[in-house]
Amino acid sequence: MKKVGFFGGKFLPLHQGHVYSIIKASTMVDELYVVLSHSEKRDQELCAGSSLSSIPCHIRLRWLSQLTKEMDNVKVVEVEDQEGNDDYNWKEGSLKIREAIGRKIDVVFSSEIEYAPTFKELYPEAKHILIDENREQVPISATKIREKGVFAYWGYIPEVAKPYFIKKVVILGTESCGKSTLTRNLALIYNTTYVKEYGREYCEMLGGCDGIILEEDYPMIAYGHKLKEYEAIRNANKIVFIDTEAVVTQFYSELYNQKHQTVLDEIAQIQKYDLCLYLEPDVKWVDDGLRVHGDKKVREDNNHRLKELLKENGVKFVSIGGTYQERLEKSVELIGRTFKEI
Ligand SMILES: NC(=O)c1ccc[n+]([C@@H]2O[C@H](COP(=O)([O-])OP(=O)(O)OC[C@H]3O[C@@H](n4cnc5c(N)ncnc54)[C@H](O)[C@@H]3O)[C@@H](O)[C@H]2O)c1
Repeated sequence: MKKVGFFGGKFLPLHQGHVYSIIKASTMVDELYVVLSHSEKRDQELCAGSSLSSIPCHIRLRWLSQLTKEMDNVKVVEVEDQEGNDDYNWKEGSLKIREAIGRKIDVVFSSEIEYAPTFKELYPEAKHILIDENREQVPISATKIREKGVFAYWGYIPEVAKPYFIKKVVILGTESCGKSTLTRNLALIYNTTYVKEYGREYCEMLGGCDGIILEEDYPMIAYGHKLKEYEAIRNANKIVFIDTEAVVTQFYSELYNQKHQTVLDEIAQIQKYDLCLYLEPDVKWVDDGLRVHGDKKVREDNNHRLKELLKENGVKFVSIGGTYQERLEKSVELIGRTFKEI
């Protein structure tokens, strides 16, 4: 007979202590069920007034699934209830857990000795096995993380969960306003990753842009850019810097091909950034071989149209002008003010 066990929790948020317990438990039974217990009300209560906003259950489920995807004897299930933190009904919870597992339960894992009497009553047929009761292996708790925020305990946040918390800063603007340099410099200052403007790489690959770029190139630029963002976010250290996004791609589609594309609007609608820095074109225009809009009036018109497009898409941005030095200082100051916890 196969030995079946489960490890339950709220995973609000998932941390390395949970990871250790899940892995250890998986070596002690033939089949391990990781049970995510969630309740909108309880999760909101636990996070209220803390440094962590409540995390949707599907995100926590995604982390657990990703974490255990190569553990053949581990299955992730979820059970929902409507209770708050103080009136959680363990008995009803156990019935739901039994139903979700659908097998005889031989072992209940946890790291809490206080759960022993409850588990004895609810799962009389099962053994309660404690894993790292004193939290010596991984000295952390979800309560501590909620108190001080994930960035205070970044080393305890599993790689599968980190992307959810990464702060995304996008740098916007028209040609030759210092975006790529500022993006790279900020990434170096904050010791993290960044995303180059993929549209630029794409045009370099074409050998130019004006007159040869096709309508169908733009969605590829926008998707290609998103894939690069995804990569950079996966490898980022708390914050990531991104040079341009889908609204800027729309702007170029209008500029070079006189075409407003619905697909780019749709991409713009699903992207979410935590801070948008807009660089004004008040630094010298530099001809880099790809740029064609250096005339003062054209620069002003383009700047006006890009801002209009951003507003049409509901993008809120902070405008930054002045010398290169002032742009860097203002950006660093804004980032510090916006993300105090980093
Ligand atoms: N009704 C039931 O029968 C039943 C059974 C088990 C769990 N649950 C649900 O799960 C919750 C219990 O878990 P929790 O509130 O402790 O959730 P949690 O997400 O904080 O922790 C989940 C588990 O990880 C263990 N853990 C935490 N930090 C650890 C560390 N540093 N090292 C090793 N292990 C660590 C905890 O002891 C717990 O067993 C309950 O509130 C309930 O919602 C219900």
